[in-house]
Amino acid sequence: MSVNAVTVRVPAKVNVQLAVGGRRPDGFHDLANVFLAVGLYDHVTATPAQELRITGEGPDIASVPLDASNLAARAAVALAERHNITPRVHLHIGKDIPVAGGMAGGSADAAAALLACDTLWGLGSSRADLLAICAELGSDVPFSLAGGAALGVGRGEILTPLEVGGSFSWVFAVADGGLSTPAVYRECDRLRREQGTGDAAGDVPVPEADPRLLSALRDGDVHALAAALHNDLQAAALSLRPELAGTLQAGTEAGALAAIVSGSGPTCAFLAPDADTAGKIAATLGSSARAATSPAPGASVVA
Ligand SMILES: C[C@](O)(CO)[C@H](O)COP(=O)(O)OP(=O)(O)OC[C@H]1O[C@@H](n2ccc(N)nc2=O)[C@H](O)[C@@H]1O
Ligand SMILES: Nc1ncnc2c1ncn2[C@@H]1O[C@H](COP(=O)(O)OP(=O)(O)OP(=O)(O)O)[C@@H](O)[C@H]1O
Repeated sequence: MSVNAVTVRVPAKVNVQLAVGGRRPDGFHDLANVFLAVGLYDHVTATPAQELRITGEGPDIASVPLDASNLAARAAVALAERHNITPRVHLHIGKDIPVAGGMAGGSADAAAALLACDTLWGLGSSRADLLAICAELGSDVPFSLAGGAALGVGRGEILTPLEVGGSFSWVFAVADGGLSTPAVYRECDRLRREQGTGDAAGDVPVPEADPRLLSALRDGDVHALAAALHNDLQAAALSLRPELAGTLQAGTEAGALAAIVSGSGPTCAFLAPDADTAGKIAATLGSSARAATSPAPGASVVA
C-alpha cells in the first residue's frame, strides 16, 4: 500500500546546562550540552509532489524562509541524495516553536522532515543512519530526533540519553525578534578575550556535565535542578540584548524557582515548582509567555 501523507510531530528544546569550551579550528565550540525536550511542537507533513516544495503556517511563519534554504528542505535533499533519488515532496510546516528563539525550531523541522520523508518514501533507514544525517544538518538536529533528555558532546551532536525521574513545568517568554546563533557564540568569544581568558580550545576548561544536574534530572528533583541550571551563552545573549535581564527578573518575581536564557536566546526559560505555578507565571508575563512540560518525546509519526 502506498502512503499519501505522513505527519511528524517534533518538540522544542531547552538547554538545562550549556557548558561552552574554546573555539575549535573549524569555528565550532566543544560543548557539554544537557538537552531537555519540551512540549511545544512543530508538525511537518510530507506529501508526494512533482518537485520539492515548502509551505508553512503559524504566527512566526513570515520569518521562516520557505525555499531551498529551509532546514526541512535541506533534510529532504540530504536523505534523497543518500538514496540516489529525487526529492519529489511537498513539506508543510505547522510552526508553533518560536523562530530564532534558542529552542531549536529549525532543527526540529529538519528532524521531522527527515523522518516524514523516510516514511513516505518507504526507505526504512536505521536510527543510526537518520542520526548521522541529522548531525550533518546541524548540531541540535540529532537531539530533535531523539527527544527526552540527553547529554550532547562534540559540537552537541554526539548524544548519550539521560534518565529523567519526573516531569518538570516550564514557562517560556518569547522575545520580539530572534538572535543569531553564530552571533551569540562570537559574542561569547569576544567577552572571553575581553576578560583576558582567551577564547580558543586550550584557553578555556574542557566542558563537562555537572553531576549535580544529572542527579537532579534522574531524581526528578525540581529544586535541585533549579539550583544547577547553567548556560555559558547567557552572558553573551544578555550583552547583545540587555533587556532580557528584566525578563529574567520578572519571571523570578512571579514565582519561578530559576530563570535562564534558553540556548543562544533570546527566549527566557523559567522553571516552576509545579504546573499551577507555571500557569500563574505565564499569566503574569503576558501573551508572549508559554507554559510547557518536559521531558517530551522526540520526533514521531502521528498520521
Ligand atoms: C546554542 C545551541 O542551540 C545549544 O543547543 C546549539 O549549540 C546551536 O546548534 P545549531 O543551531 O544546530 O547550530 P549549527 O547549525 O550546528 O551551527 C550554527 C553556528 O553556531 C555556532 N556553533 C554551533 C554549535 C557549536 N557547538 N559551536 C558553535 O560555535 C557556529 O558559529 C556555527 O556556524
Ligand atoms: N524550518 C525552519 N524553521 C525556522 N527557522 C528556519 C527554518 N529553516 C531555516 N531557518 C532559519 O534558521 C534561523 C534560525 O532559526 P531557529 O528557529 O532554528 O533558531 P534557534 O531556535 O535559535 O536555533 P538553535 O536553538 O538551534 O540555535 C531562522 O532565522 C531562519 O532564517
